[in-house]
Amino acid sequence: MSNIYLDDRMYGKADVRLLHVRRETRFHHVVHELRCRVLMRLASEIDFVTGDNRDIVATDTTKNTVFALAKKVGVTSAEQFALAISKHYFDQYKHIEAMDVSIDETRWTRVQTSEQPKPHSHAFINARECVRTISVTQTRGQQPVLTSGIKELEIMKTTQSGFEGYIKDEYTTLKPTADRVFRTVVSCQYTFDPANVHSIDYEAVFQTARDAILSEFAGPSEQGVYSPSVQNTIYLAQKRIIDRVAAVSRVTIEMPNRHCILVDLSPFKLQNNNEVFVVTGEPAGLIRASMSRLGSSIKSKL
Ligand SMILES: O=c1[nH]c(=O)c2[nH]c(=O)[nH]c2[nH]1
Repeated sequence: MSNIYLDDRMYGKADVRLLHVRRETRFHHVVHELRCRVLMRLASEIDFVTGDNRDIVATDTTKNTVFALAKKVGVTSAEQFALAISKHYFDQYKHIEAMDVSIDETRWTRVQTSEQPKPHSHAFINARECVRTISVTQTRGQQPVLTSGIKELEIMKTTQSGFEGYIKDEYTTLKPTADRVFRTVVSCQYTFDPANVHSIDYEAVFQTARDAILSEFAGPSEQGVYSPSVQNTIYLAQKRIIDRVAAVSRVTIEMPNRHCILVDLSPFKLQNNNEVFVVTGEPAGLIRASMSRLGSSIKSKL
């Protein structure tokens, strides 16, 4: 009897970069730029354990399959495409047990200028604000679990944030403040109720999630809204997404706290009235929470 076992094994192709152009008319096009990762788990583990490759779908074939499927099924959204990839593998190969498809989407918006305010039909500009993320995990015979989201959304506010009332022990040097810079790079993933993953306006849900995060972070445009902690801001953003999108069962948000630390200018006989900061990349606070709708059965991957 062996005292070891494989409790996770998947393989496939990562970083398959695809640009899909849907030519609706001669000049009017719709684009999706996707970075795809397609992983599968085979029923047998002989590939790992004995080096027998007879069950392996080559990762090179997987790369080709992604491009061929883009042609065959089209790309109306990254979500639809990820679901189609997962379905294809289950249909094609009976010995595939589970699929894990994830896609990062580079968002392109149509060029608009003051001279040409109408969105351009085929010229685009990278909407660098954030990257959209899409993930489909599926076990044979079960509904796909579809999680979409946002990453690399970098935001900052220069007041209406503080942090006070925390534990002070022998190692605490942090000074409480009711007015600090709050700077972060948001990741947010929302998982759809598996019962209806196919009948959703994914773009509208993305916009709702984006707006919820930005609204809770920023507050009204004049006086903003006070954040007593990153923790509380995360909670309020999650709650807003769950309240507004009935199809979403679970929301995970992660916000690193990219500290901007007030510089001590007193050696130079200068007073720093919350004007000059040193920007620190590392270390950063890291605050993360997942919120589920009551009754939802979706479990964390962790
Ligand atoms: O919003 C915050 N939450 C914390 O848990 C924390 N810890 C810390 O040092 N600064 C902050 N800020």
